[in-house]
Amino acid sequence: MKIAMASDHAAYQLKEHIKIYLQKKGYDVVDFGTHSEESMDYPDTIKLAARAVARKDAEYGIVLCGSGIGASIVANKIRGIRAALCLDAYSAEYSRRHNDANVMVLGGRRTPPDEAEKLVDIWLSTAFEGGRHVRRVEKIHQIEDEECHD
Ligand SMILES: O=C(CO)[C@H](O)[C@H](O)[C@H](O)COP(=O)(O)O
Repeated sequence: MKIAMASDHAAYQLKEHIKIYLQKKGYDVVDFGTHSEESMDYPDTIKLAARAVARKDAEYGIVLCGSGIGASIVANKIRGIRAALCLDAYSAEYSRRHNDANVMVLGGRRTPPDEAEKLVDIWLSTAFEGGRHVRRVEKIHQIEDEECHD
């Protein structure tokens, strides 16, 4: 399975940690940067990973910034993306079960590496429930079309 990753400087260390963690588990990780702790602007890298998921070049994305908030905002600007900030196990599980999230967001200044590993494991191993949630996810993406025509 291919996973697109991106972060800013604030979450560079956690991105690297999770990247290696996933590679050891056999995932094919495509890293859209950043590649150091030098200060940079999170929209520049997060949009690249989110677009890779939207194009279906990667099945899922995992993107990170310091709080996880900016990365969430950026990823959710990309058509077709359902990005979820996962600060706890419940968010990790239900963003997959009910929202069919295709991008996971982590906060490099919020979640320590060992906890992030657990959240990633939950997120990647939880399936979308479907059923009534399909209709709701479809309505999310109808909004993208409505916005284009307003
Ligand atoms: O958390 C973030 C955006 O929501 C980013 O990681 C920024 O790093 C954060 O805004 C802090 O910026 P700084 O330049 O590292 O002080």
